[in-house]
Amino acid sequence: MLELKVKRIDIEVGGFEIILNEEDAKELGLHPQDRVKVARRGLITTAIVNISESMIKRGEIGMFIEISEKMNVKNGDTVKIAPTMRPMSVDYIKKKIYGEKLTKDEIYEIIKDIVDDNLSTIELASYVTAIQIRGMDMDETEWMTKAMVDTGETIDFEYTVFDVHSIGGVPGNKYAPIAVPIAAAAGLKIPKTSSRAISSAAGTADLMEVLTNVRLSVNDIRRIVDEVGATLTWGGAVNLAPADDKIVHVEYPLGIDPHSQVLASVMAKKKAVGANFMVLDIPMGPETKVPDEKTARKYAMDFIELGERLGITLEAAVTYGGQPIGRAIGPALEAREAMQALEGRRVSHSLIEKATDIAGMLLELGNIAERGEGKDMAKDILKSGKAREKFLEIINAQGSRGIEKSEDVPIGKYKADIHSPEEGYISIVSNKALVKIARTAGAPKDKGAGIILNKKKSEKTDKGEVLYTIYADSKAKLDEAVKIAKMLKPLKIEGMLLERIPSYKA
Ligand SMILES: O=P(O)(O)OC[C@H]1O[C@H](OP(=O)(O)O)[C@H](O)[C@@H]1O
Ligand SMILES: O=c1cc[nH]c(=O)[nH]1
Repeated sequence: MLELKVKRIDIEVGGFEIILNEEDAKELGLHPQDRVKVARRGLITTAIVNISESMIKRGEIGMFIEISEKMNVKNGDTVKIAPTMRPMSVDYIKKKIYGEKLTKDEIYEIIKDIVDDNLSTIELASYVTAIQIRGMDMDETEWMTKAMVDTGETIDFEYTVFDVHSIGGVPGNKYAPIAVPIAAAAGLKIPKTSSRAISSAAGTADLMEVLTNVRLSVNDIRRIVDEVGATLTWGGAVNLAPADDKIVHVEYPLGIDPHSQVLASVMAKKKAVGANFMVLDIPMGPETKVPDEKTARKYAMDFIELGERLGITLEAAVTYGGQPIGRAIGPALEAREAMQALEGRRVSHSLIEKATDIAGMLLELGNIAERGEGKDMAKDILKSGKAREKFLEIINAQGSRGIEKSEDVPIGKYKADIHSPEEGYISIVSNKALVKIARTAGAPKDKGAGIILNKKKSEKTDKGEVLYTIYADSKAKLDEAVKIAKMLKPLKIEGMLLERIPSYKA
């Protein structure tokens, strides 16, 4: 064991990493990417080694933000380090890379090492990539889901619990802040947790964070569901299926979401809150995770089967995802649009129809509405203002940010309009290009960043009319987003010249 003095490094690296002076590293026989145990006052964490000749002096240890926070150290504190072995789960990840089926114990070991932060970002990314390419069968998926639940806390409610989740993949998918309060206003209990953005520019947790505190404890979730009927929180803040957020963390930069990981991620969150019944949204269409009906059916049947294995009755809703839901993309803009819908303002048809379809299915599952009558009941609850009231109760119970109406939502202070180069009808709206532009503008981390679509598919535009507006919290990111927008042209107009390719001579 070597005792070293802490030098905090104010950089987030997305995992537990340290820097050693090369002489200290040599003394312990360590090389870059090796692993050490770092110990201080009974707290022991595994970290990945980086080596420096001059940045870190002999006797010092450079500690990046994540490990500094976990070990609760400040500059000058001392920690002890010792080399440690690579965990067995790295071999199991390799087994999946070679296309072999994993056992229940091997999967449990991988998930446990993810939760205990024993895997480096490279190993974790390899795991996600291996499942994306090799896939998992239903047994492996069930074991993975159960391992994700068993390595965290769970909540037992004394009543029947309902839940709803989307596999995501379509921009602007703000159905949850509308559907959940509708169902809760009708008396259903919904402890909804969400992930942050994976492939989109705003996950439900990102947009809810604009309006309220989404970092609740298990006890807070239990109390708020008891008192007001529902929560809309971030799963990563609470120890419910804690592996999920760590996996999402590497999926986000890769922009990938493997089929069996989607199943396990969604269902582990539902099982951890003790859901008995749930509705699953499967957005389908070009440039989503589900390009066609065949894939949608496969998702639906796999989710229903996994639900059965876990004791959750699940109904799937295949919804249209070929262009954004509503007109807003990005955390604050989506939060504002969801509130506008709850306030009964005129918002896009696609948003109201989707949210009330899903809420209606929940009402039918809960026997509050007769089969086939749920959607009308959901629309009535929305129109009556009861869903808005319920939503305000939820966000105030979670922790008010002083936002009571849509006008209060702070959006990006820099904006740029993108104009139509000609007259015509919008023939293509590219989900992927819009997400890329919104992410370049800063979403989801910069909450005010995103896009408002002035035009959607089949709508007419005049030459020079605003097609969409890009918002950002910083001028530099706005300029970058405008550059990308001009290159990607996310909205195509019928008859528009798509690209001009010059001859070699030009
Ligand atoms: O679209 P992308 O970013 O891939 O998917 C991530 C989103 O999908 C799920 O939706 P919800 O919580 O049911 O709304 C997740 O919780 C997250 O909000
Ligand atoms: O919660 C979710 C939604 C989509 N994909 C995931 O991996 N998790």
